[in-house]
Amino acid sequence: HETGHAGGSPAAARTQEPVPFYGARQAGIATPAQDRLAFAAFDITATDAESVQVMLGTWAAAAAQMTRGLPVGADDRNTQSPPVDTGEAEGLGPARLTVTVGFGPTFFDERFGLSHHRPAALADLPTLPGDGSLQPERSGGDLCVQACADDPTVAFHVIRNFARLARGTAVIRWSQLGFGRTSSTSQAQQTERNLMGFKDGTRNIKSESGTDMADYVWVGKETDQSWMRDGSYLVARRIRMLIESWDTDSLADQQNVFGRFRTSGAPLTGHGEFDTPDLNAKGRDGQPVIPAGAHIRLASPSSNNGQKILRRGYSYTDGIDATTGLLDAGLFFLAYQKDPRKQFVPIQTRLGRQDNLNEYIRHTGSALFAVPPGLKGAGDWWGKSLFA
Ligand SMILES: C=CC1=C(C)c2cc3[nH]c(cc4nc(cc5[nH]c(cc1n2)c(C)c5CCC(=O)O)C(CCC(=O)O)=C4C)c(C)c3C=C
Ligand SMILES: [Fe+2]
Repeated sequence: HETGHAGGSPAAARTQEPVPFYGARQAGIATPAQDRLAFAAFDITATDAESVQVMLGTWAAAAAQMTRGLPVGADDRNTQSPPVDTGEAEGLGPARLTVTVGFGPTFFDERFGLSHHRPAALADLPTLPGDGSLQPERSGGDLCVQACADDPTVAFHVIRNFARLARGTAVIRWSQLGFGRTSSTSQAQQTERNLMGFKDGTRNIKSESGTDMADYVWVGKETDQSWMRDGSYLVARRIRMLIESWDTDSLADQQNVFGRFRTSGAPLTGHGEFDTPDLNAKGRDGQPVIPAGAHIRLASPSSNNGQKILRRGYSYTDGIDATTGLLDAGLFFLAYQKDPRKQFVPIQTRLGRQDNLNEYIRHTGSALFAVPPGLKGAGDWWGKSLFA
């Protein structure tokens, strides 16, 4: 029945069927983007591989429960010890929860004997143009957990319980809450707007396109690490928008930043949202209608060797910047791809150099993760074969 519905009311969220947790690929990538995000990067504090294995196994069992709308562990009646589940998500249902886990480059350093399993595509992201505002305390991490759901409490419940179950083995390095998915990832979803007021996700990869998913998102037989087959690579960037400054910019200027009309989302060379942008069109003044520095020109596949990425980002707001009183809000950019060296890195290099948008944004956090394939069933966990 119902597949691409964006959720909305809590009542709707409660009646949604669970998104299957087990499968060939992890849910939360091709899954039509849910309304809410709770994301965390963890650092492993344990020094032995066994503790890591136990934690990942515990997380997997907990995720299987939570994605079905069930509490973590048995609901025991022992009033003398803390409850097994923290309880805040009880009664909210599955809310289309997905839990997606990945490994950062540092997971494969000397600590756990896994360095020979590190995929070449998990090379540290190089310093890119526009990286000057990146904050180390909002970047990197040994592991990541992306919890997406149509209910914010259901998503946060995962991060809270994973942190609890990790005690003594791993700690949260940084975390991010997101709302208002900025990228539709299914044809059944309508395009939402980002905090700059523009429709975001129009030309995103849609999961119904099996060829795009195979060509640009899922790791295939080209990998040097066969355990990554059917996985993907996730780039996370916390991108602050200089909202107050943006809000004083003229509409014409804003439209030239993206190369699209704000209201309809159509390219400046078209009328409908899904019209194909004509990057060659010239105005009567001889200038390109979609400006040389327009975001959609520089990000388009035709400017990037035909490359595409699956965007799955969310808006965020973290109150105000204490020193300036300005809003700390923007886009928590998440993008899945087959190989960041061929996709995110060249695209962001071009954007970082020339994008008209750069005047209004600052990249403040960055991380890269190898997202392994899905789990087979109870008793399986992320990367289990690596420790064999
Ligand atoms: C490196 C990749 C990208 C970053 C970083 C990025 C930041 C960013 N984008 C917007 C808003 C929009 N992006 C749009 C299109 C678009 N963006 C990227 C890549 C990055 N964006 C791609 C690959 C594309 C698609 C290009 C194409 O195929 O034509 C759009 C237009 C609508 C759409 O197609 O989604 C908007 C709007 C913001 C606000 C932002 C950082 C804060
Ligand atoms: Fe973009």
